[in-house]
Amino acid sequence: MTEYDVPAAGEDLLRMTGIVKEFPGVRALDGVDLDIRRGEVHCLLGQNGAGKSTLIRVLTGAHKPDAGTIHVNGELVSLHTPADSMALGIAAIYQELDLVPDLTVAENVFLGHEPARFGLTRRHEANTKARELLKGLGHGEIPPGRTVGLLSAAGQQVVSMARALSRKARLIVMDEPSAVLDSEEVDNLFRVIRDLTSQGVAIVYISHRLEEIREIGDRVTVLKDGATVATGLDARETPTAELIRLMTGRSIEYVFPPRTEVVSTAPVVLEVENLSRPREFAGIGFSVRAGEILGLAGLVGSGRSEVLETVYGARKAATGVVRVDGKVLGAGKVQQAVKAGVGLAPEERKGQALLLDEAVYKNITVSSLGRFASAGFLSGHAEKQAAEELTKALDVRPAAVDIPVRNLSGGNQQKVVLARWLMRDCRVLLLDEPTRGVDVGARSEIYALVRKLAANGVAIVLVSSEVEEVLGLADRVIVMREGRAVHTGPAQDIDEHRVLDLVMEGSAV
Ligand SMILES: Nc1ncnc2c1ncn2[C@@H]1O[C@H](COP(=O)(O)OP(=O)(O)OP(=O)(O)O)[C@@H](O)[C@H]1O
Repeated sequence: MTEYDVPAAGEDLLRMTGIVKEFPGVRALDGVDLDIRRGEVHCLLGQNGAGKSTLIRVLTGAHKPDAGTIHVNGELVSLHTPADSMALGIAAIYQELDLVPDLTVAENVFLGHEPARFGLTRRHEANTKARELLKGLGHGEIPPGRTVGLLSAAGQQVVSMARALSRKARLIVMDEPSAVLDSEEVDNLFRVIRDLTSQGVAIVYISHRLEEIREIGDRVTVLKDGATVATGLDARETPTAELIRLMTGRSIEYVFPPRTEVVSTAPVVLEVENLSRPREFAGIGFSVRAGEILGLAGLVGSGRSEVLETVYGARKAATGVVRVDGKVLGAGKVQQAVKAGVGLAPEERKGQALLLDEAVYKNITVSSLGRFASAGFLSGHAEKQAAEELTKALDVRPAAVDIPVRNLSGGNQQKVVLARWLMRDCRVLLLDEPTRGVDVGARSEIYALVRKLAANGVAIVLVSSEVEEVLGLADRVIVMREGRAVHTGPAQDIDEHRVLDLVMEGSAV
């Protein structure tokens, strides 16, 4: 693989002290301390809005701190621009990858490099070098000449990582890298991380999934309300309850709410028969009663999200029928689905679904405006109040519903979109990865809200990559593999191991 510039052993690679960052009206960082050692995986934990992304942006030179010092290899440095950080070997792999979709893999890997410096005057040299880096990352199959926009999210992440390595990064920040990966890809990512750390590269790893932190982390720093509340904790030994208490300031029982028996005489609200789309999924059929939660488990790419989008009409079914309350919906007709009471909270929530410059409450009520219109006038007060109830239930921070959504952290933005769909009076609610990027505290609230909606008679279809979530929340489960249903049955009759066996079976051949 590549050679890395690493500091002398024993010395801190990075030390951030008393970092303060203010935005108008918000002190996002209020004196954060963080030290990173060479060769370690340092996990950064904190609730949505705790300040993790802001801290990372300070570290990568995207935000200038208002106070505090940063030492790299024992030397005081100023990170005023991303180029400053890059020159010191600090790179970040963000969730919203900053790749140029129209350029090739190799062009992205070497984007911004001085070709002369690297001797990359010829395209094929760049391709050869990129191929080498990709191979080292366990993805030799990605062609360096392929346009980046055509790769899967996981593939794009690998390219982003190759780019960091091409710059001889010695500290790589990974902001929720597993959010776009299936379990096999996560295993590969962890293998790459171990390989890098064994060569002295340090990793700052951000994730809301505590089990990952146990598996890959060495030390943990917990942020709360913009300040360090604990640092240097042992990633494997610190009890989960303790981590959650440090993050949230309270004890949370991270459990799924009890199921209420779905009455077998409850009317069937959603019926799907023999639904297919070429190369995506085939022969999918199920029905969901009022009050029932159906879970779709499977790997990323097994066709789960495509099924939801086809039921919603955002993709046109090639074969099959979708009925809501006995009425057939036209294939590819979103308006008809919406009119019949179908709602889809999509997987790609950020950016796509939000009006970033509009207030939080407007983003929540936008699909339910009919409810707040009285005699042709919109009741602004009722609108805000209804939104406030939901933001409170989901613990959206800051609690002000008047501020633009743009100013919220990523996880809080996710909660806002979810709140929008929870507010609408749906007959059928299709939830795609409802807790992605959401912290542990808010997760329990979301589970409780989804159950409550079901108890009120909504038929819910849930897609989640977290098997535990599907089994804990759904009444019935369909396991999908490569576009087909390979198992259907009550959630109580199947466990996590069996689901994983089912989704992996045959995938090695
Ligand atoms: N550009 C901005 N303008 C105003 N406030 C901001 C801005 N960026 C972040 N904030 C605020 O700073 C605080 C910290 O946000 P940050 O994005 O760092 O949180 P986070 O820990 O990364 O959260 P998440 O887990 O949701 O990604 C939040 O209260 C957020 O609303």
